[in-house]
Amino acid sequence: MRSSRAAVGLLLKAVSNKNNACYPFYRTHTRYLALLLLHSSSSSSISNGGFLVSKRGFCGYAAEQFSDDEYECDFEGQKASSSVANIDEWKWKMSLLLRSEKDQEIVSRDKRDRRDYEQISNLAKRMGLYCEIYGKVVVASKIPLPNYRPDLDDKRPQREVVIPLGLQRRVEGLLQEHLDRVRLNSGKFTDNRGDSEHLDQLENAIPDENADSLLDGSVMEKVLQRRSLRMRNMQRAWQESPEGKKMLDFRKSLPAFKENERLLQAIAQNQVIVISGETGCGKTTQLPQYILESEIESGRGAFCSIICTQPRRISAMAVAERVSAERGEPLGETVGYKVRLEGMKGKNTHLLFCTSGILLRRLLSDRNLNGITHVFVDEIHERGMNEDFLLIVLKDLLPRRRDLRLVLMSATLNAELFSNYFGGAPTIHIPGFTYPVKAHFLEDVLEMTGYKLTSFNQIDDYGQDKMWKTQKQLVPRKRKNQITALVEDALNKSSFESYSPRARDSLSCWTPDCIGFNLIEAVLCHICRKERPGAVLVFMTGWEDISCLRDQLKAHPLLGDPNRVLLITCHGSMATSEQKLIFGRPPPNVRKVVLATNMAEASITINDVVFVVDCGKAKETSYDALNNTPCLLPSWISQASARQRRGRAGRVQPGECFHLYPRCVYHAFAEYQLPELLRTPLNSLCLQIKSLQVPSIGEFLSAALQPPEPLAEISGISHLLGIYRRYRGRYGLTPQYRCVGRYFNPWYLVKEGCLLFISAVFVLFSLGIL
Ligand SMILES: Nc1ncnc2c1ncn2[C@@H]1O[C@H](COP(=O)(O)OP(=O)(O)OP(=O)(O)O)[C@@H](O)[C@H]1O
Repeated sequence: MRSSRAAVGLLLKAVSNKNNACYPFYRTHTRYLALLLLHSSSSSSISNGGFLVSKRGFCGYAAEQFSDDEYECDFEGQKASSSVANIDEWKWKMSLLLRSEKDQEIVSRDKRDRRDYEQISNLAKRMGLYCEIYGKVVVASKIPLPNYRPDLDDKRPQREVVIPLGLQRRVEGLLQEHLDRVRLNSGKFTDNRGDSEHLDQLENAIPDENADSLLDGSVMEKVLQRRSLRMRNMQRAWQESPEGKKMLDFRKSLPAFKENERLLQAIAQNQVIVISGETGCGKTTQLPQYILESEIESGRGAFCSIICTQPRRISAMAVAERVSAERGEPLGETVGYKVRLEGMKGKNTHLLFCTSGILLRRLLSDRNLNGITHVFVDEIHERGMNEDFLLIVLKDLLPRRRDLRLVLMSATLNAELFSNYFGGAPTIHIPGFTYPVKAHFLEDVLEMTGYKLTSFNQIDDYGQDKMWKTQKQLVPRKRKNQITALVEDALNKSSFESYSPRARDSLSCWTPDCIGFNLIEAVLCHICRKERPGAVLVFMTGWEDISCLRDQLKAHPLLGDPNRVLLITCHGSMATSEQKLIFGRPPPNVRKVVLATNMAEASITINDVVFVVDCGKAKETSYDALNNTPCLLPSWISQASARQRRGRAGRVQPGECFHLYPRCVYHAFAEYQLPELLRTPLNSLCLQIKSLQVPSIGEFLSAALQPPEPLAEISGISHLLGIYRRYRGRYGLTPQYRCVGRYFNPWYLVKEGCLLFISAVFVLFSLGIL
């Protein structure tokens, strides 16, 4: 073997000697000999410069030495002779190819012309081979050859091909499905029953939260892949069922559907995105669902986890219920909800609706939101304390979780403000309404109903128990807040010329400080008598107003008749089961009237509501400087809130909204409500910030969307310090140790002992034992 290799070496050297006199002939035949030796020594398929090298090693050397290019360079003027000279070599190579079991083709990159090719091609045909020329590369093959070989095309254009996201996801989905099938058929899961059953057991036994930590990576991956496959099959089965198709048709009619592709693409490409769209266009129920569906379709369903926050419990529950119905699943399966002390979610829940507070609490314990892929913050315009706090924490989290996607949504948000806060995040607007809503302002309402306002019939009756409250309305306010002054200004400037003298008289008597129970009663009567069927949603400020108005309406001959009107109340302090009554259908020919606070203002759909009555006020937390405490007082709502209220109609059918204040007053409203962070004491927030173990409360708050005044921070901190000192003064202990430490305090023990003794005596006495 060694000797034959040496011989090959020598022969090759000879070939490369250009000074040889009879070079062409000599070279061809010497090479022929070398190839024969080479073949016998390495028993590999033949390769020569430019020809296919199917086995490396010695052949590699041969390939380097046998360059026909070199030959061509030296004899450029003698190409015709080259074709004749090469044909024997080709004959020999082709016969070797035919004999070789492993090799399939010969590739020659020598610069050949057509005549060479024709000769080689004829030779190949005679020998039972196929031959093709690609540019100047000649290929002889045992199998038929295509017209074009990209692997042999040096000039192949390197263009970037942009595939639409939808198509890409579909292809990914199909590929994943194919891979899953192959995997299942290859026996990894099904044939190997032990393995499959083991995975089943694991999947069932381990709760989702602990799965990552309990299973090793590869097993977890398999479990999740199986779950993803199952999710996709279920989703497809639902979408192909008659009910699923019907639901899909409805969903396609929503304005959000037209933007589906654009939204998915934007969310995939940006870490933060701000979305606005009219009320009812499908932000809350559709956008998180689009993500879920597209992830499931591409076989990643079990790997995705979406959280969508809602400002209120009732909306989190109602939206979760609706989305699970749209997916044809029971609540708590893929779609669930979690609110304080209540929840419906399981280990297969991948879309969770929760209150902002719940997400904040999770962030306190899991600062990286491990396992969460998308966070939607809905109704961001409300700017409650929790929402603003959430934004600070999420903004801080984003650089640590590059894969996390954050979507901010609202019908009435200041998109630019939020976009700037997140470093110029893209904003998308979803145009179009689901159904139109006609807005009537006070002047139109007075004209329509013919109701006459006087200074007496506007006084709201709070009953015998709250006589002081009724009387308070008779005393004009000494101090006017900014919005009241603006409202009065707007009223003074308006002339209402196009309205009847009766309506103008009424408007001149209108008292902005009252809610207007009697006016609401008149509007409800008008709706019940003259308008088409449909439920009415009345926005009030708080429980006192709601209960007093309910009592008043119950005493009315029409509105109090249970055979004609079903009166339902809804307030934040009510039990969830009672709150949910607002979604129920009334008996036939009975009109449902819901009296609610602003808790029914955003995100919820009461699907039979056609009319909305808006009193224009809501209770909002503000600061009582005298007592240094937060307090809830009724005040004018913002334009954003008014639009949200109006948007509760027109979701399932066209609607009408009766705003019980003039249009000019609406224009005097603030565009957005002042953020809670700027209008309430920061005591509890400071405490919450401390629990995040941030070094400085001031620094943390300065990162807010609209940071509060430093004075408010100082006041909050000093308030907390005051409480701390009081505890320490009383028990001589720091508050952390107070719970345990008080049992070592003699004064505390004596006091508690006395109290216990007195209570025991009292109980025994009342039982007649003493
Ligand atoms: N419970 C329900 N019953 C019937 N239809 C519903 C229900 N919930 C939602 N819908 C339909 O889905 C549409 C979209 O609702 P969704 O709550 O997603 O809108 P939105 O854009 O988030 O509105 P908003 O800004 O008011 O929260 C509604 O207009 C309505 O047609």
